[in-house]
Amino acid sequence: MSSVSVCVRFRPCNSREIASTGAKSSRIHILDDRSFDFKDDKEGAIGFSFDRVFNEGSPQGDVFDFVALPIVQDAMNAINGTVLAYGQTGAGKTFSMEGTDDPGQEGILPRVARWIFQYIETADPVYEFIIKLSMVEIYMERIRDLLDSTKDNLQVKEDKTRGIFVAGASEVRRPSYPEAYQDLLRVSPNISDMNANSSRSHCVFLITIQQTNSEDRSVKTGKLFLVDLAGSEKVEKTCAEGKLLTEAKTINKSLSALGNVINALTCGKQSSMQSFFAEKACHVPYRDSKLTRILQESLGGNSRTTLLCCCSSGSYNAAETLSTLRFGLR
Ligand SMILES: Nc1ncnc2c1ncn2[C@@H]1O[C@H](COP(=O)(O)OP(=O)(O)OP(=O)(O)O)[C@@H](O)[C@H]1O
Repeated sequence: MSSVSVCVRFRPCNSREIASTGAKSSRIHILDDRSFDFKDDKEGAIGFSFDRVFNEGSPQGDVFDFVALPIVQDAMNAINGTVLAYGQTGAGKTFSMEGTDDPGQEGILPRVARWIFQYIETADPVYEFIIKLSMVEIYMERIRDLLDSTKDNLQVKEDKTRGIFVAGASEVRRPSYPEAYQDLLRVSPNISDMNANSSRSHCVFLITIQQTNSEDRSVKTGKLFLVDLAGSEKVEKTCAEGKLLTEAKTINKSLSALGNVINALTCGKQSSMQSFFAEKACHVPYRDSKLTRILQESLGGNSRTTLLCCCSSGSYNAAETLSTLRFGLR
């Protein structure tokens, strides 16, 4: 019953873009909350439609409500889910996922954590909840623990009880929102130098929600992956050589692997039932990258995924924006 939706978020032009091409150089003409035209130098106006389009002024709360809320609600019913932020470096992935400390500017991660603990406060007391957090980064196909920097080169394993998991990754239990929020802040690439390669690595946050019914001892578990992907800029544009070139190629390869998996799961826009049969019928290449392997149980099967494509509306980054939009067309 895998279901994938794709949303697009445009960020406002930054000072560099305005200095280079002027404040009114937007390439985007929004038609409604699902569609827009992109003005291309060669092809003219290209029409795009997605499940939802967020414009430059869309509040963080609206993005959370559409992109993450249905997924976190399902996770409380043991349906795994994934939110992926995709886009070139500086496109607004971290702003969307983490946000800032300013009131109303919190991103998806803190809002998800807050929502979960509010839900627990009002839930039937018959349920006992355990909330666990894990955070890893994937850099050059190596998995590193963001909660314990001594744990590097971790391996993805699979067994009958745990399913697919990163062996040895720290898993911390958090009893309330403030503790969970502190963890998120501690590893935030914006304020920590722990993951020095933030734009060049995939940052994977996993929240596991376990509910035990204290009367019949039945247990339900939902896994929620929130992923700030590495920057998707093209290798040519980075003018990279040597190690940087290898890095850029590794990123492109894992993002292509992700695209191929999403493609195989959606095969155009199918109903959940069609997508279920498509997954059974065709090979989904989860093993082509560490990222897709880790996410396997929360992308396919009985799960729900939203891909948030972040881009700039300005002319300066038009080529990268078009490439991001085309990635999202699946
Ligand atoms: N929707 C938005 N509204 C206002 N400011 C934004 C928005 N999106 C991004 N920004 C600002 O643009 C800058 C770059 O955004 P951000 O760091 O989120 O990019 P990124 O895609 O995560 O880049 P990287 O790949 O380097 O991590 C930041 O200063 C951020 O605050």
